[in-house]
Amino acid sequence: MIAMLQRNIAKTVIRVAIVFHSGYGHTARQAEAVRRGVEKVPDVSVLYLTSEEAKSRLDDLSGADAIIFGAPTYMGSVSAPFKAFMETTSSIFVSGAWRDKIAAGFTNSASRSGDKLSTLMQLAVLAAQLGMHWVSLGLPPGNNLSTGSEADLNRLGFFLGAGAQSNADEGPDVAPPASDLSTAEHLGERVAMVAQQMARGRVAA
Ligand SMILES: Cc1cc2nc3c(=O)[nH]c(=O)nc-3n(C[C@H](O)[C@H](O)[C@H](O)COP(=O)(O)O)c2cc1C
Repeated sequence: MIAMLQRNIAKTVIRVAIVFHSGYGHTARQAEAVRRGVEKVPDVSVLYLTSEEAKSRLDDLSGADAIIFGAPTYMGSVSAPFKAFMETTSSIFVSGAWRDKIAAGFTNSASRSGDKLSTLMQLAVLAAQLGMHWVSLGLPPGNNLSTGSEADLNRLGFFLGAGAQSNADEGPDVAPPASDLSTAEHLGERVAMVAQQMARGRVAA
């Protein structure tokens, strides 16, 4: 019996979805980094969707263990196309289909602050309205010591999710910088691990 349980726990494959919008490609770089982080964890499959695609894939998303939301910050808020996706989830609000899934979020904008926290808060509130469990970034703030630098992980000092900053005059080929992409990668890995722990706990319970 215990051996069978251990086999089932070991076999549990976790599904992690990433739903994001990117108008000009910068947030897409961040989303790709989140994906790389998720893929570092064994026995995990990834569903990678733009917010436009996700609007017609709500059933597929209902099969995920975790959903990581990402949007650029436009006018201190999630971008309008991502908000359109958010509003399609009102049917999920009614059905409760995403209740107890893991959730997390990321955002990118031109300024170091740029009011990105407002976007992360919107993503966390979306998750809460859908009854999901929000996973924080789980990194100490970087670049806040005299010995710190822009190369630090979490150089922008967010806690709620992953932040990235892309200079307004640089294309997605060079922005956001490597430190922000590593921060995003960390978030993806953390979410996949938490989702795995949660799923294995359910099998064992
Ligand atoms: C309509 C619009 C509004 C923006 N508002 C903000 C903002 O509030 N804060 C900020 O720091 N950058 C702002 N930006 C800059 C973008 O966040 C930045 O260029 C980002 O890298 C774009 O990501 P994307 O290429 O994934 O669309 C704005 C850009 C646009 C087009």
